[in-house]
Amino acid sequence: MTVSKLGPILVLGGARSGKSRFAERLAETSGLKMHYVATGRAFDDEMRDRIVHHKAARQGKGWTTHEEPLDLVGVLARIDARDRVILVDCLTLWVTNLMMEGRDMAAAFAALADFLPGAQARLVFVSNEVGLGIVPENRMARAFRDHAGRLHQIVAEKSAEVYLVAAGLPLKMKG
Ligand SMILES: Nc1nc2c(ncn2[C@@H]2O[C@H](COP(=O)(O)OP(=O)(O)OP(=O)(O)O)[C@@H](O)[C@H]2O)c(=O)[nH]1
Repeated sequence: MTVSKLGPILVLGGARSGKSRFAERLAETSGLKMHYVATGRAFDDEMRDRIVHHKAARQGKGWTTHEEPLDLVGVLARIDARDRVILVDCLTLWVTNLMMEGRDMAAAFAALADFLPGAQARLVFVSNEVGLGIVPENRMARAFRDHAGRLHQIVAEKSAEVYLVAAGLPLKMKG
């Protein structure tokens, strides 16, 4: 398990699959300065508790945290540097936030796709694989599933390595 010099790494998995831990280990073994971009927002007490827990788990390990729910490309461009690994956790919450704000999804995805090939930092993206169940009953959930699937294809195509994590075990799908 190494952080590739050739391009981004995409880590997909279900809820509590161990995907974030796997991605953190990739960053922690890279030898690069570690930056964490959190797209999550504390919209309720449960999420607030999770964020506190995640912050505590990163404490003292050399991480610099950036919280950015919407302007992902903006924050990536600001902190991009050769000696850094940037872990983005996670793309699906970014999709949720963009949808909630009524943003142009195709434009946001295109901006990220344009940014990736020229990035200087090692980029590691974490995202939830949400497309495996039955078709969701409500329209919003169907739209979310479709946006997430499209974004995963875009990022996977530009990535050097892609993993699917289940039960804490990574399955390498690309690279
Ligand atoms: N705002 C903010 N969010 C954070 C921070 N650290 C982690 N998060 C969010 O916490 C989310 C992950 O939390 P969980 O839901 O517990 O993890 P999970 O991805 O379901 O579980 P795993 O598959 O085990 O990784 C990520 O999407 C992050 O955006 C932080 O410092 N600030």
